[in-house]
Amino acid sequence: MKDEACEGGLHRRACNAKQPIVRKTSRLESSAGFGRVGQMPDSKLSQERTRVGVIGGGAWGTALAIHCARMGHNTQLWAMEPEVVQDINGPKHENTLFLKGVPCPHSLACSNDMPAVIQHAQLILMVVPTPFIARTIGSQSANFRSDQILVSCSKGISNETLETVNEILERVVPPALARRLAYLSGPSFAVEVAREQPSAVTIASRYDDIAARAQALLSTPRFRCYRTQDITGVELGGALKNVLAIACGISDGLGFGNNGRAALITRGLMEMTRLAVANGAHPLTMSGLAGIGDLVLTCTGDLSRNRTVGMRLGKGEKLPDIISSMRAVAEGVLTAKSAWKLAQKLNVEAPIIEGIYKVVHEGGDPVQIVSDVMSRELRSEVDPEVMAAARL
Ligand SMILES: NC(=O)c1ccc[n+]([C@@H]2O[C@H](COP(=O)([O-])OP(=O)(O)OC[C@H]3O[C@@H](n4cnc5c(N)ncnc54)[C@H](O)[C@@H]3O)[C@@H](O)[C@H]2O)c1
Ligand SMILES: O=P(O)(O)OC[C@H](O)CO
Repeated sequence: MKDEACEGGLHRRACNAKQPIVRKTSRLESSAGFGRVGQMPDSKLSQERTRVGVIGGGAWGTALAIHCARMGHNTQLWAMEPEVVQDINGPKHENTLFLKGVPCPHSLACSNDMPAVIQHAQLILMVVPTPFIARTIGSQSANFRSDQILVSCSKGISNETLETVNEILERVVPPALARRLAYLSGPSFAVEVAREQPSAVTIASRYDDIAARAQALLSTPRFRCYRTQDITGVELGGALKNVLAIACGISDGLGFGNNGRAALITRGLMEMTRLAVANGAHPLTMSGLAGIGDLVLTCTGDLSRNRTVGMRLGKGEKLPDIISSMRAVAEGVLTAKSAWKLAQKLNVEAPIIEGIYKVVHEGGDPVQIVSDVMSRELRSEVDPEVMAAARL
């Protein structure tokens, strides 16, 4: 296989050894001891099982692959790193690089043969960090079929084009697949989903039948999926909350306290809503799982990588040192730049996002920025634009 994702030279080792897909007998047992999902006697959820391909072997891709394999879907996971493939297919059945401590079902097969994983699947979950999506998915056009559904589970906005993930995918997938795209977002730390702790997410698609199909195939009594047609709201909610999680982390790192965090979450939500509404989203989506749900989780949860980056910045560490110490991707770092550019392009007031952009990308002093944001001209709490959109 010629792996386009390797061409930038970022992970050359990944191009070397292609490993065969090995599928073992499904065990279907729960890792958290909640019992066998999909077999609850009173469940109103679909029992239909299909072939799933997960593209991206980071924490979230692995957690979703574990979830799908545990449901009984015939699941294959594409990982770029050969060590992830070896780890998951090996005796420990664990992704120690990105999701340490959570064993995978033995039925989950991992491979670095992306065309094979895509061709295997009826349902494809795309879980590649935003900066790599266009190149990774764009290189696979010949391997997609028009009967597949592709669900993006990534959260971000391109630095170069300011496209949300749906806009990137609509541009790079074959036209027949563009009609069959959906977007999964909401409060969902990978490790909690992998451990079968209860979570709820939302799935957006322009076409309700596509969202409903993905919803039916992915829902369990421990992982409840809602659906919506507001793709813009879901995509911007998921991307922008990462920037605000960095803000809350900085505030906590500086020791600013609970009042400050609550103010950041609330006024941050207003900035998310303004930007989303200016892009055509419904403001109520920001009151949902992909809006306030994920915002609260990421701004307060210690498991958040974005909040952790903020905490470390607030404690005085330098961004390059923080990034180089992390294997995981904190999407909010790059999204801070995209979000601020987008706000300027749409002429939307976004002082917190601007402040985070300045701290993260221009070395701004967070204490000074807090003071600047708090000293702006006094104003009413809700914008007329948001009020008008809420009445529609
Ligand atoms: N981790 C979570 O709890 C979580 C939950 C919901 C959504 N997400 C989103 O899912 C997406 C993926 O995050 P993650 O947590 O699974 O990843 P991760 O941060 O755990 O791992 C990094 C991933 O990036 C991949 N990568 C690095 N360089 C690459 C390249 N050149 N080409 C292709 N892939 C490359 C790695 O292979 C790995 O899969 C992100 O958009 C993230 O915001 C994460
Ligand atoms: O760890 P984070 O900050 O990337 O957040 C992970 C998920 O997006 C939470 O829903």
